[in-house]
Amino acid sequence: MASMRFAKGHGTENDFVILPDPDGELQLTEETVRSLCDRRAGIGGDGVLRVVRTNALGETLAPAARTAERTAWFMDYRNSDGSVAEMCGNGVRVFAHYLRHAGLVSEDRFEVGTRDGAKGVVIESDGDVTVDMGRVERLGTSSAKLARQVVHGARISVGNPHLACEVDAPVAGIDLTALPVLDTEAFPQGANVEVYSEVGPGVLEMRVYERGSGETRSCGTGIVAAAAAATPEGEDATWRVRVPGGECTVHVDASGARLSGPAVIVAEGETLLI
Ligand SMILES: N[C@@H](CCC[C@H](N)C(=O)O)C(=O)O
Repeated sequence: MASMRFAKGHGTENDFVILPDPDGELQLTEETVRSLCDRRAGIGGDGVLRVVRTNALGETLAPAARTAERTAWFMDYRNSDGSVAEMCGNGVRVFAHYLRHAGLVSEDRFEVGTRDGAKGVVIESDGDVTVDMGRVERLGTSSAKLARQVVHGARISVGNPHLACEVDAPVAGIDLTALPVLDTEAFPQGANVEVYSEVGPGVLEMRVYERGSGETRSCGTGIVAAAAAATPEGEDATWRVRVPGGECTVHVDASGARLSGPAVIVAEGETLLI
């Protein structure tokens, strides 16, 4: 059996198995991702971040990722079910922190390649990581059937698809145990579903059911989608968004959104699951 170095990290408890593969030698299958993310038989995680030099990528970058060509490092993100997603907001923040932690980058400001293009990151003096998420597209409205209720909200693209739904009850009471049923015409590739409520001036509470990972304790792109949905179109706003795993801050304006919050590495070791 082969083995490989790994690290484990999280951003507001959205947790990832990090696989350093600078030369792009690893053939990462869906099955391997599922094994690594398994919380009982594996390392456990909401997803995998493969750390690969952009110029070592074997795959052709999708058109949306073209601006990633100028970056040194590419975040190859996978959901815990093995599926590929365009973007992961907490993942980028943890990825940036890992690059610094591993000595692969020495600057405080740099760009990370993703399938949604290059994302500018800043390592703040207090250790938090801010990512410029780029454009946030508002695409109208839709609804989702949850385990016990139907919720209505805003279709938002943050590179990946979201349905951000304001609810008028505490989000802690919403049943997110079942896969949300979506309008497949509105969301042909599926979507992440957020429920949020405004609990004070500039403060949201949010929970999320992630495409490909189920309910997670935080989702960076979901936090941005909820903040954008809560911001009247054409206005600027800064939101603190509380999730089960902690709190992030989002600034939304005409140019897009910036997401800030903690990023932590909790373990490093060698896995035999590769
Ligand atoms: N947890 C991530 C989002 C990961 C991708 C998502 N599940 C999808 O399939 O679009 C985040 O922090 O943004």
